[in-house]
Amino acid sequence: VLSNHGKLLCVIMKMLKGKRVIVTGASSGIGEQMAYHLARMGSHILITARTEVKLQKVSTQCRELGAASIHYVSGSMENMSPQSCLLGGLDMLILNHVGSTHFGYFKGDIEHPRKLLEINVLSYVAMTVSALPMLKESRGSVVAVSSLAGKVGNPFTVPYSTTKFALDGFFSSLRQMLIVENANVSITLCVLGYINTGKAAMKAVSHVICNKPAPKEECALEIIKSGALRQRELHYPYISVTIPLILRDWVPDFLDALTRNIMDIEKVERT
Ligand SMILES: NC(=O)C1=CN([C@@H]2O[C@H](COP(=O)(O)OP(=O)(O)OC[C@H]3O[C@@H](n4cnc5c(N)ncnc54)[C@H](OP(=O)(O)O)[C@@H]3O)[C@@H](O)[C@H]2O)C=CC1
Ligand SMILES: C[C@]12CC(=O)[C@H]3[C@@H](CCC4=CC(=O)CC[C@@]43C)[C@@H]1CC[C@@H]2C(=O)CO
Repeated sequence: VLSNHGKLLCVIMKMLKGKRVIVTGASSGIGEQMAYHLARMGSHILITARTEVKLQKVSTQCRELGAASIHYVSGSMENMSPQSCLLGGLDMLILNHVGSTHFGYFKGDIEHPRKLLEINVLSYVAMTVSALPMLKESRGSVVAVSSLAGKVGNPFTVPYSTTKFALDGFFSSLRQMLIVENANVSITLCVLGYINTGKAAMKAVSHVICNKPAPKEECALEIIKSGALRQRELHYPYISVTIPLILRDWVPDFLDALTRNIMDIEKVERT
């Protein structure tokens, strides 16, 4: 007898079987896990990243897991032509890639935020603009992966938070524009807490972060579910993301307490 969770998963699998899905930033981390879940669901998948050898490995694994088809486009997003990713038709666009960032005090280097805006924001805008005609035709979905740091200021990810806040501005406004246009394309903003991707970026900060990171596999499945169910936002892990968002506007000095609660700030290098 299937649990309610199991029944929902069956419904999601049927919704995504045969659907055409793009996942950016899928050579590792959360994006790689999303590709594997979509493969198990029998989707037609296109994945992007810079490292071709990693994309080839992920593609092989997706084929073995049952993808209806799997293609990849390798290249850096800040200068990739979106058209190269858009084959015949699209049902879901999952924008997940992220430029590497420094976790620590922002020293005023303008070039880093400038480059990060290109990778984390403008390429999301360009991909969305190019995909919209196909998504309007298929009544599809856009899923943009953000962070708690894109809703609540984080003292050690200033340039990164700047880009993630920008995603909220763009996709929240685009969602309202599509509603006014009666265009049946859903926009889901995924607000993620700390996720265990096992990457160097995570390891570099694990000694500073007090809370336990959530599993990337479950995170990836929740992102896909939220897109398939056309949710406006996903908060994952639910408690550690939703509580700060509620308290942020109601409790004075909450942000300072949050920073000190989830991070051991004395351990953040000041150099
Ligand atoms: N991990 C966490 O704790 C959290 C993650 N998130 C968000 O989740 C998403 C995935 O993060 P995560 O899995 O941890 O990240 P990873 O660093 O594990 O993966 C990032 C992906 O993006 C690709 N990428 C990096 N730079 C570029 C570029 N310039 N052009 C194209 N592709 C690029 C990488 O592949 P390659 O290097 O081969 O190009 C890789 O596939 C991001 O949007 C991140 O902001 C949000 C909150 C918390
Ligand atoms: C920046 C990065 C991804 C994040 O958003 C987290 C950050 C570590 C501290 C955090 C704790 C949270 O509860 C919210 C998320 C976040 C700000 C991560 C360090 C490296 C991660 C990265 O570069 C993207 O993978």
